[in-house]
Amino acid sequence: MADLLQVEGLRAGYGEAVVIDEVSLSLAAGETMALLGRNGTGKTTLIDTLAGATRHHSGAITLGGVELNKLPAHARAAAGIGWVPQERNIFKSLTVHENLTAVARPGRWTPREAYDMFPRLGERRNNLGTQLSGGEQQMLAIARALVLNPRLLLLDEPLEGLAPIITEELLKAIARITRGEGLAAIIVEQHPRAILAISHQALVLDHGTVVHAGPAHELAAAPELLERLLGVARDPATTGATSTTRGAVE
Ligand SMILES: Nc1ncnc2c1ncn2[C@@H]1O[C@H](COP(=O)(O)OP(=O)(O)OP(=O)(O)O)[C@@H](O)[C@H]1O
Repeated sequence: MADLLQVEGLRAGYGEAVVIDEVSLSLAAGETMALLGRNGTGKTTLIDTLAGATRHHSGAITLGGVELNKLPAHARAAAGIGWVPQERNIFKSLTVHENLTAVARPGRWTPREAYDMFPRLGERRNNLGTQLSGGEQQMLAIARALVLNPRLLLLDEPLEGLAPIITEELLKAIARITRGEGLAAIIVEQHPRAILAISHQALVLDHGTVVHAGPAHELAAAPELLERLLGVARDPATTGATSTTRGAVE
């Protein structure tokens, strides 16, 4: 099967500055990739580059055979990129339901399906974005990407700053959307264990280049390598979450 996403020799950044340097990767339909690295190594820049929000210098990005390099962000969304940036782009002055109906496109994911995935959003459907907790805003940001019916979901630190109980709930939903529903995804996380547990592939960046690429389960089972690459052999913040989502992997 041809890969859904192919990235070859990608160089990108901000203005003249090159942050992502010669990055290549590929992802099949239904696969999840954990995109890891220490602070400031280029993870967000790579995600934003796939979404069309940085300066593309050279290299190729192809999604389902369509070249994305020259397309602006809105055209990439139409081509199948569902982008959930770190800052959770939601319309705070609209209700939850309006946020979803404003962007929904025909397909498997409707606002109703999104409420099934995130029951809290269904309960809050008439609340404004400003009235949502951080976790609910993150759920809405993911739901907004889902109702676009993308072929590839890009999640940038979806668990950042959330309470442990919400982290658990979100992780389970993300595992259902990716492993369960077979939606291809690239997920950036600072605390990698929980994300490695639901991913097929792991890609580690340092100074904007790929320093490790391989099966997620192999990296998860190699604490010394994890420590060397990320400094996180022990990751107590997500230990509980890992145990509850492990079932999704096996
Ligand atoms: N808008 C910008 N303009 C110029 N340089 C930027 C911009 N955003 C990020 N950078 C630089 O690009 C490099 C990579 O940053 P990036 O945010 O992609 O890393 P990251 O791995 O996602 O970091 P973190 O884990 O802290 O979110 C850093 O050196 C950063 O200073």
